Amino acid sequence: MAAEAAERHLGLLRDEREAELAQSRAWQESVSLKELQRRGVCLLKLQVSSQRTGLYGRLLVTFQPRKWDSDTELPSNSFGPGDIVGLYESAGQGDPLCTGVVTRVTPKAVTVALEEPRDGELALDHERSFRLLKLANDVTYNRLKRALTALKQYRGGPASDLIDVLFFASAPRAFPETKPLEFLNASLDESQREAVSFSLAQRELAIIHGPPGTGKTTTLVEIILQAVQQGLKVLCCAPSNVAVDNLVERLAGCRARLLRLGHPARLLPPTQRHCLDAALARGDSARIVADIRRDIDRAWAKTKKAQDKGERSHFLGEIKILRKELKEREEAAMAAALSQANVVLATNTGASSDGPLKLLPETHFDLVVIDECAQALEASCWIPLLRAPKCILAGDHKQLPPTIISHRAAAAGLSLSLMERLAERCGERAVRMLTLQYRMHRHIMAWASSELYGGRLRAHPSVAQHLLRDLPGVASTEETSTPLLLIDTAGCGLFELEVEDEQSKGNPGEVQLVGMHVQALVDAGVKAKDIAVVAPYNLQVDMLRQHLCHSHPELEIKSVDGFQGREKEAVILSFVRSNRKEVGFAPAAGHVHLFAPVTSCPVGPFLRRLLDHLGQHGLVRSAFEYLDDLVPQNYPGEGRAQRQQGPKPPKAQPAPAGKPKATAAGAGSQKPGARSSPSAAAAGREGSGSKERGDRFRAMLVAFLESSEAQLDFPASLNSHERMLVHVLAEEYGLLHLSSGEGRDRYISVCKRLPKEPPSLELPSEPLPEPPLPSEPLPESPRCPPKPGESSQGSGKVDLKSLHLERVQREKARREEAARKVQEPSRGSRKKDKSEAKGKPAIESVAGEDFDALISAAIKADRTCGFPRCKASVTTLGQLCHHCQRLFCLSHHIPEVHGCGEKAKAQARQRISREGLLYPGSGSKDNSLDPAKRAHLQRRLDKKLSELTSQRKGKKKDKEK
Ligand SMILES: Nc1ncnc2c1ncn2[C@@H]1O[C@H](COP(=O)(O)OP(=O)(O)OP(=O)(O)O)[C@@H](O)[C@H]1O
Ligand SMILES: [Zn+2]
Ligand SMILES: [Zn+2]
Repeated sequence: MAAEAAERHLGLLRDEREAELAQSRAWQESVSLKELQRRGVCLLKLQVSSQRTGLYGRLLVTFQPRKWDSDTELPSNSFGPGDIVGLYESAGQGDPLCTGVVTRVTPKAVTVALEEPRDGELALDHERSFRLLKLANDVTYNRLKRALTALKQYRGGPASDLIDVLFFASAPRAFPETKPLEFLNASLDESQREAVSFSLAQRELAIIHGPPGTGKTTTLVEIILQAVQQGLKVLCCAPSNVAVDNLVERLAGCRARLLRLGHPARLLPPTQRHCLDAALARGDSARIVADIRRDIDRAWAKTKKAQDKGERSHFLGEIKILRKELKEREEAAMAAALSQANVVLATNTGASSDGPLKLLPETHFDLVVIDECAQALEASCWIPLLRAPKCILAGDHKQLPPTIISHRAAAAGLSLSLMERLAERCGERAVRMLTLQYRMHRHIMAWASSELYGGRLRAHPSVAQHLLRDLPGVASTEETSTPLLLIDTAGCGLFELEVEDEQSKGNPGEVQLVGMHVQALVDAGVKAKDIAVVAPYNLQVDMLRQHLCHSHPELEIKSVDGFQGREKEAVILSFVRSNRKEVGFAPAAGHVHLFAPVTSCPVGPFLRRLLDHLGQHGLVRSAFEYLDDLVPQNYPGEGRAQRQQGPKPPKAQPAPAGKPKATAAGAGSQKPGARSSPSAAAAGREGSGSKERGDRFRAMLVAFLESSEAQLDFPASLNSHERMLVHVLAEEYGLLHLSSGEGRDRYISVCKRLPKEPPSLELPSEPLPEPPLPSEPLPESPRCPPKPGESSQGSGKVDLKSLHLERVQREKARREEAARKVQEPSRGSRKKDKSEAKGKPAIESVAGEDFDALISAAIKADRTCGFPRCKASVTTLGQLCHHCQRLFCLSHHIPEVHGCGEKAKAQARQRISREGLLYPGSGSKDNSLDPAKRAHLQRRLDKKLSELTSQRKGKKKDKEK
């Protein structure tokens, strides 16, 4: 049974391995080094910052970005301890100079234990420039293979009974009788106590199913300490270093002797003293070992100064002997340290028998504990499992399973974790679930509970109602008064920076918005260290870091993979697009704020249900509200500021008649003041309630357009979802839409652009009146970086102003276009004419009628995609092209697709040369933007934002006075 399964698993692993190798080959052949760096698997332009002899006498070399000052950080990368890397000279091609194992990664440096190079010497002087490339990791694969082979051949060792249970050859059993426990942690809840007692009473297998924040780690700590008290030797593993470290930290304060295997250099100071190196340093042989290392370093130095080959090989021989001695001494010391420990902690693969554990006898351990088991390959679990008669598996198999490259292998079962496989089959006989959670607000939890945990989760009273504003020193604002907030970035002209693949997507506009949101939270008193920003793409993570790390050094900015959700009060998700599946981890946090273009992008079913839930229990806000905040302050002649200072245009009297506010309130399905609970996923799509509401708002806007009124105010009683609908619809109709007032008094006004614009709004044909920079030659391509000396103050204002003006201009151009069509109905060969032929509402038919009717006819025509022969509706999901001013469906909105590619490129080029930044909405596709240049552009964007924020702050303070 076990043998068959092991054999089958070996086959799947082989598939996976081949897929992995094929992928890395394909990458190396077809992908530029810069792109590899963007994907996080390559680090370019490094220099050696230090080197020394470390454990096992290996050469430990630390690399930092070239020309680093203390602030230079490595680009976002996926390097981690244990990774196999190749070291290359920056200019070099072909084979690496040597290979090595990563031992430590900090934001600013990466340390590699280099294998002895073939020629026995490596000239790593500080002047040379290197790159590191992650190589397909043979070590892990070989360890997995070895474990499965051992499982296949397993006969009569300590794990025999356990293997039978794990392959269902026998049922899990309990020990006949156990004394009632005295809990060391008195505050354990009911489900935690049950899990502890049950786990200790089981003979071979116990599974603890711990949804996020239910105290899984707390429970494991109790189990481990109880086991130690019973005199058991425990091997404690997890698939990732992060998870192992977490356990070490939690166990560190307790009375168990811990020993952490793995790479000491990367451990945090509080856990460092538990690592093997520290244990060795405390041991008797420490001084001897240190002495041998000194000898080795000295011999190395001599080798370098050696005059001839003979002399050099003499010293190399000496080094070899010294290393052998070092290894023997260290092994003896390690064996002693290992057997004295009560709890040995390692990653699953770190528990391999080719590592330090080979120094222990086969029957040394009584219990194996595997945390985060649902994220581990089953094969990796077998590495520790073969070492003990009993295991306790903990994790949450409702979260994302381990990542598999080979679809075939995944489908054939490689992505099925051991925990999931067992939990389904064993049920109550082996599984205990923790059901009280201590981290999420009940509204977030309710969604997660019904979505994933059969409705079994409950929220502990201490967190059930907890909002950010309840934290000490945090003010009550809209942002701090809701557990769930969605900022819909659709339709704001925030376009992605598109690069070749999935891992590297970014949206500079969204980065700005996230920055403002973080600032708003911090302004309200939330500490930056209590906030995490998470994005699914490396590029977005990089851009967020560059943008935010200086203003908020304590803010945690992570990719989805690296994120644990642990102990953060608020998590901000910057989705860039909305079809990602990764929201699964979102409930790990107390408060979740999402940025995603939900009304313009396809939404995955998982996110869709979260959005539905949001509609009921959260707050939905359009990113337009942020733009509104920005524009008036940076362009005082426009928008809200203008209306406040200048004479107010007459208020609208929209049909059906009534007071403007009352009428607008009647448009919602709710009584004024009542906060409705619309389906948020329906933010302009499904869900009849919301569609009705949308239709009513639409009717109001059409009526308003047909009326002679200049402004329509919506009441403050609209809920956030309704407000968003209004923003989106107003945008669609080319109306100016602004939010005014604070908090609950916030309301939206919609303004028309009458044919006679105020002079300040007239746009010159060259949109921006910024004087050209005389010293700067016109760049040829959009990739050209701006000159560093260029004033960012000016461009900061200009940029936002143009964003705003663009909206105005768009509407104007659209009207002109419509008017032109009416006046020249017979001039053929335009695209619109084609569309007319296939039955779109004919604008021509209204020729001669008044101007307002014309507008509404044009609007009707605008409701289908502007692409020839496409009949898709664009009423709620359309995207406006800034070049031809037409609405397109989602498959045709990209300028390149419907024929505006050249214009888009030209405009982007112009903008970039003028403003030195990749403008959101330029729609340009740039596949080879150099990261350094990108960084430079981003830094400029940063400066702008910090100016804006300080202006904002200034405003606020002014108001408060
Ligand atoms: N019985 C309890 N009484 C009070 N607080 C508790 C209890 N159990 C857990 N907590 C608190 O809940 C939070 C989560 O606990 P813990 O880290 O053990 O959970 P977890 O399930 O391992 O979390 P993760 O989601 O990171 O896996 C911690 O802040 C912890 O202090
Ligand atoms: Zn176009
Ligand atoms: Zn279309």
